[in-house]
Amino acid sequence: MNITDLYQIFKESGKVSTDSRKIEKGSIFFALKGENFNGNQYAKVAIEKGASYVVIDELVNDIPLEKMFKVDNVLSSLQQLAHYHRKTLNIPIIGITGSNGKTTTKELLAAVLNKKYNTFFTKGNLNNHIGVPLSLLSITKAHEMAIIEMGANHLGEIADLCEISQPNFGLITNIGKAHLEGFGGVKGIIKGKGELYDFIKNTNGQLFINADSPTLCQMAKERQLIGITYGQHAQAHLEGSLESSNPFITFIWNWSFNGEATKSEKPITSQLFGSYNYDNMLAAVCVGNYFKVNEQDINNALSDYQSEMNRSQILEKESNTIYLDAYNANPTSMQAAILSFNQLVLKKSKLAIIGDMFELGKDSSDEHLAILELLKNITLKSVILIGSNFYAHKLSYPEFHFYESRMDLEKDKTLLEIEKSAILIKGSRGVALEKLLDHIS
Ligand SMILES: CC(=O)N[C@H]1[C@@H](OP(=O)(O)OP(=O)(O)OC[C@H]2O[C@@H](n3ccc(=O)[nH]c3=O)[C@H](O)[C@@H]2O)O[C@H](CO)[C@@H](O)[C@@H]1O[C@H](C)C(=O)N[C@@H](C)C(=O)N[C@H](CCC(=O)N[C@@H](CCC[C@@H](N)C(=O)O)C(=O)O)C(=O)O
Ligand SMILES: Nc1ncnc2c1ncn2[C@@H]1O[C@H](COP(=O)(O)OP(=O)(O)OP(=O)(O)O)[C@@H](O)[C@H]1O
Ligand SMILES: C[C@@H](N)C(=O)N[C@H](C)C(=O)O
Repeated sequence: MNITDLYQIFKESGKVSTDSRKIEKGSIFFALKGENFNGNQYAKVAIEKGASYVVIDELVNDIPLEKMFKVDNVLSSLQQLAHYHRKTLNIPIIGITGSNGKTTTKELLAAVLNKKYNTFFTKGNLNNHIGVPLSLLSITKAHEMAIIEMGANHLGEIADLCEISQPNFGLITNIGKAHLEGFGGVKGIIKGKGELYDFIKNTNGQLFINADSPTLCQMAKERQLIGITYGQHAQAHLEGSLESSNPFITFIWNWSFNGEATKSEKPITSQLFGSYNYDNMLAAVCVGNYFKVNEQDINNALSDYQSEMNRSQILEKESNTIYLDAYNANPTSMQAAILSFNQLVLKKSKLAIIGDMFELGKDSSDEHLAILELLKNITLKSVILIGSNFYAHKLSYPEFHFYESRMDLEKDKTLLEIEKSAILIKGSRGVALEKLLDHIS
């Protein structure tokens, strides 16, 4: 059987599953191999739980032959099926990548576009070689648009994800120092993320460009790409003007493109803090205007949007206010978060709990040092650092409090003593700093 046959089965079923523990009746089970399990070993259970077919790449006993689809490689079959499905969809697909802000920008775009179109968008963070195919296969004939988030930690990955998902619109949120290890440095990141621009150029697609980012503008220029631009400083098709950001971002905007012009009638008061979220919102306003979502709908979508999953959340505890940004961290987003927090004018005294940044390879020590220097040059009341990467520099910064692990801080009870403060919490996923919330009043 080939991919066309598999697609016929998919058309009947409409659902795929990769986890025998969460089988939906009638779905096609793809037996992926992963770090911990070999999916082929769960094919039989998947059928018993109601999967209509299994796609396997190893011989499996006790499954009726007519329910078995044997392929050379299950993962590439999943990717081919997703590509095949995408080719049948005649809708705009917006591919989003970038070092920071992909998920937030994707969610903001979806909130805006859903006001006018039935828009599919990547769920959560399903943005890699498995997540992107699964996302594409969730797009149905009822969808009028789709937003596909693409993540990468090494070169070539975005090119592959573009080949699979064939976006006709592209947006890179920003270029920053995330996953430095896998990309081998900033040049590698520019090249890797630039694979989306390459794809858009080769397929005559359309780009949305952050005009405030010299790097992104240069990347577009090098490829002779003229996109639709957004920004607050540079002249752009969508121009934002910040009204306040203490802590929530309030702004107005002006759109001028192809002879049409619109502007926000009144300021958008968002529920997001951090200068970086202003960029993310401008991207959403730009895309919304391009697709002719009306002004009020755009503004309502953005004012109603609340972030979740430990990204840019403000939590009022009994005594303290938490600025929780503990979903992930890298030198760029760490610097942006610290500077934004530092700029807030608050009645409460300000304190930062900062965790290690991961996947930085040979740059790790220097990048942790740079953050310590940044913290030294601003005026927070107190700074707590967590993780062995920061701990390695303990002796040079006697003014800060260092803990080798999150558990060490939890045991110390110091957190329980913090009162009436505003606390920024930011660190990489592996440090899971949100777990500290239970220890802060
Ligand atoms: C394959 C899979 O989906 N695994 C998920 C699974 O892991 P688990 O340990 O249970 O299984 P294995 O991977 O070993 O198992 C293989 C398969 O066997 C199935 N199985 C197992 C037991 C059983 O009883 N029955 C079974 O059927 C199993 O379901 C597997 O299919 O669960 C974990 C916990 O939920 C998941 O974390 C794990 O997910 C993996 C990591 C994954 O890649 N998932 C994608 C769907 C995805 O998109 N995940 C995103 C995270 C993406 C990400 O990290 N993006 C990076 C950039 C991209 C880097 C890229 N190069 C990369 O390496 O990923 C970014 O910075 O944004 C997400 O989940 O959020
Ligand atoms: N435009 C931006 N520039 C810099 N940092 C940002 C930007 N947007 C968000 N961030 C920071 O990145 C964190 C994670 O945001 P988000 O999940 O949207 O990014 P992401 O690129 O999807 O991350 P991941 O690759 O891990 O999925 C936020 O909590 C914030 O600290
Ligand atoms: C969570 C994952 N997508 C990511 O961003 N990882 C970095 C290294 C982090 O956890 O900070």
